[in-house]
Amino acid sequence: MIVNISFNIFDMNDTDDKQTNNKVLTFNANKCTNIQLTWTRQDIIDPPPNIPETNENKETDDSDDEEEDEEQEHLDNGFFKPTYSHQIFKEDNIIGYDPLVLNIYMAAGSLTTYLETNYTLKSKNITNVEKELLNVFSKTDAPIPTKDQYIQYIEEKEAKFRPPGTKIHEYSINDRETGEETNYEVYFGRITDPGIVRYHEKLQVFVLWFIDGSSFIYTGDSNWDIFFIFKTVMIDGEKRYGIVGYCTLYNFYHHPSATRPRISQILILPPYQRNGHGKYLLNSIYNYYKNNDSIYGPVYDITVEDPADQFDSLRNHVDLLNIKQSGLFNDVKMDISTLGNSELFENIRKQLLIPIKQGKICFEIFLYSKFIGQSKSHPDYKNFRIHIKKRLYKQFIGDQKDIPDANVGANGEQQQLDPETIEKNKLNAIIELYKNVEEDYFETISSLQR
Ligand SMILES: CC(=O)SCCNC(=O)CCNC(=O)[C@H](O)C(C)(C)COP(=O)(O)OP(=O)(O)OC[C@H]1O[C@@H](n2cnc3c(N)ncnc32)[C@H](O)[C@@H]1OP(=O)(O)O
Repeated sequence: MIVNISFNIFDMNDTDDKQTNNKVLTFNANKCTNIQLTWTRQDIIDPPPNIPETNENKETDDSDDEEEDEEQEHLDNGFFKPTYSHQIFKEDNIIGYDPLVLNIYMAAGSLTTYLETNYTLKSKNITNVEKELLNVFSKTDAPIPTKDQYIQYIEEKEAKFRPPGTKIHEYSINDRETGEETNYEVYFGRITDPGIVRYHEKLQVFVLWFIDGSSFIYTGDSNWDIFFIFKTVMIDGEKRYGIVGYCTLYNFYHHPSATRPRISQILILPPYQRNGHGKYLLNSIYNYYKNNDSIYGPVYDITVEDPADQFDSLRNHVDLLNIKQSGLFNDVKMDISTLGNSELFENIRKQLLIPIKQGKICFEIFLYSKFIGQSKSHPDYKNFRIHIKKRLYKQFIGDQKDIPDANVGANGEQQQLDPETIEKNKLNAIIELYKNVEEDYFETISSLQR
């Protein structure tokens, strides 16, 4: 199968964003980008299914309403769209003449690429789509110049692709939609392995599309480790591999002779999300470092750099499940005083590599499960709420004299607030944050019961 990323520049931004000036139009790159995971020549649908025949069709068909937008985000035939394009195209915009089409094809395993476009650079005022894209694609394995050569590559060479690194785990899961059992393999590699660097150079473009504020890691630094998941399928009697997701970690030194790997980027490609792969990837990482020393010696714990909310949810789910299964929460006192039990959290860190702070979050979630459906006046529940609110206050407000935007009125105007109002605003902010915490904890508890 081939990963086919298709930019359909016919698929313009909302009418408001459209600037019609000598037929120069502004397109939202996220909306006009279609990504498809394909494995064989047959998967390359020409043109991709949602490309309208002409730009006029699209313009008059102003049913590019929300329903259609949603459809665009979940296309058939393995097509999907990026969440972010601003690191490739300024402000997510592609400015171009009508008509413009760009499809990007990447082989599912090797990530060999072909950029297909009818784009013509007629003026320096329009986006040089190909140039912007070439900036973020591999220089070592630059995109193949013609579609025929690309198809030939898929037919003759893709089957020979083997994942880089060392296989450390395999698992099977039933696809949520088809119910079909599929096999997956997890690979590990160090950045000092040239095969890992070369493969990562092709893969890294995905973090720009799917992780907000991400940037390429500096692979000249030897402290990076990478874990990959590959799907395996039999095609024409041969075992074939397709990338599902990956995670980069940086190994920090921890005094006196330990390593502290920090998760930098973790991504499961959209067609595979919410199918348990994130869970398998994170557990493979934990298991690997439990059983293998890293650069500076045994692994102390595994931390995370700037986690996104989605990742926090995954991590809370995985960590709480692991702690429960380890039995370390058996017989603990079910009130917030347990958070002061440093031996408990130290054991969680040692056995499961979960940092102390994260172990405590897991206990908060575990404790919260006791309060679901309880009266708000239950003393333990009340103490729990006070504890979380204090933690949030310290975390988000701390010693700050003011909360962000406290001096900004409802209409954005600057206003002088008296200390009492500022304090009230701070408390309101904490109440809102607390509500989010309860919601997140509830979600984690529910997901563990499914
Ligand atoms: C440090 C960083 O890199 S932060 C950036 C993290 N990466 C991203 O945001 C990129 C886009 N997202 C992704 O790549 C993926 O969705 C990930 C890595 C966040 C999660 O991987 P997935 O394979 O989708 O998660 P998986 O199916 O294993 O989920 C296991 C459990 O984690 C929780 N979870 C995972 N994703 C989410 C989510 N988006 N929202 C809420 N809960 C979630 C759920 O409890 C889920 O169980 P459930 O599906 O039965 O409810």
